[in-house]
Amino acid sequence: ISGKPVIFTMAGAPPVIIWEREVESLLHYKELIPRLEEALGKFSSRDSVEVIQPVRSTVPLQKHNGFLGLMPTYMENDGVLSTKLVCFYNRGAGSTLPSVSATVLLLDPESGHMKAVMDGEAITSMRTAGASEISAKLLMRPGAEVLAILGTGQQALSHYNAFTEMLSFKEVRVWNHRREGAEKFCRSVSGPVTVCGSVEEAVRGADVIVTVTRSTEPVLCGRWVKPGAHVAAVGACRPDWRELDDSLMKEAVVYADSREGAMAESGDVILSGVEVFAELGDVINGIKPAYREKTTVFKSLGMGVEDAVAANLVYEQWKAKAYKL
Ligand SMILES: NC(=O)C1=CN([C@@H]2O[C@H](COP(=O)(O)OP(=O)(O)OC[C@H]3O[C@@H](n4cnc5c(N)ncnc54)[C@H](O)[C@@H]3O)[C@@H](O)[C@H]2O)C=CC1
Ligand SMILES: O=C(O)C1=NCCCC1
Repeated sequence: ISGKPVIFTMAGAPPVIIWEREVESLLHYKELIPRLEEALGKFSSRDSVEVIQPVRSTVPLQKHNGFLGLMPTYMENDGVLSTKLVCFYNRGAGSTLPSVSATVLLLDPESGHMKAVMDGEAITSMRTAGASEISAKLLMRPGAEVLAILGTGQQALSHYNAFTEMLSFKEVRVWNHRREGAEKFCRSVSGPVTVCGSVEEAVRGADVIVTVTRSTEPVLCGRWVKPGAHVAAVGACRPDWRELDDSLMKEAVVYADSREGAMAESGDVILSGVEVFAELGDVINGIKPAYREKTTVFKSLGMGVEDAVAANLVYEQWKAKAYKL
């Protein structure tokens, strides 16, 4: 027993604290994505012993142009109980503060004891990109070659990493509303990326488009999008924020991570008046078809269950590493 950190799993013991660098070193898309896929399926089964995850409660931080989101999740069969606290902001151009700041708490469901406190930024970046990668894998046309990323912040980087590691594209294009942001992004990644001067230039002929901006107005117009393309729409997570225009929303078959989440929080869904055709989990469960040949939009709002499985994976990896020492 000597040398094994049994103490960390005992009720009453202090929680382990796992900060950003360590989370990044413990989480890998190859392990994370299959867990996310399984979790999305369980969420969409609406079976309360699999997942209980209410729509995020949101508290406005009006003075700071932001919101605090509370994202509790319980997975009874898996013995996973967690909550994420996430602050997200619509920052002005001059701000150097991050747009998203988050912490994940992992609890023992039997005792309520807090097992771990983790940095939530790396978890948020990677689980969001992982969910988008799943959407692309399920909904893009076979043989997709061109990826376009709109926005060049944190989510752009995690999406670039997940998409280039797990899928194969011949060309990656990026656009940012400030060109220097796109140029900096290109210098920070290892593979070839083309900087585009306009959204239209970036998305013309693209097979997969990822929108990861802080815009509150549409940046992507349906008339520029190739029929049959897949769009992973990640920004605009408030009922009055947009990234996609009405023509794209009306043309596309719309999928979401959570139907209730999309109807409560997505300006692109609410203001365009379109129906969510299916959740990603419905496709994973074989309940709804994946219309690969049609133009598809995956509207991502982010779900607590994604944080729960990612945090649980980090904790498992952390324990495995600690036991080996
Ligand atoms: N669906 C989900 O699960 C999640 C969604 N998000 C959302 O994704 C978006 C991106 O998040 P991060 O990459 O962390 O933010 P970030 O601040 O790191 O990057 C935002 C990017 O948008 C650009 N941008 C800012 N204002 C813009 C405007 N008016 N028009 C076009 N581009 C603009 C910035 O230059 C930057 O390239 C945010 O809206 C955030 O709330 C973030 C985390 C999870
Ligand atoms: O799921 C999340 O985490 C977030 N979703 C939308 C806004 C930023 C954080």
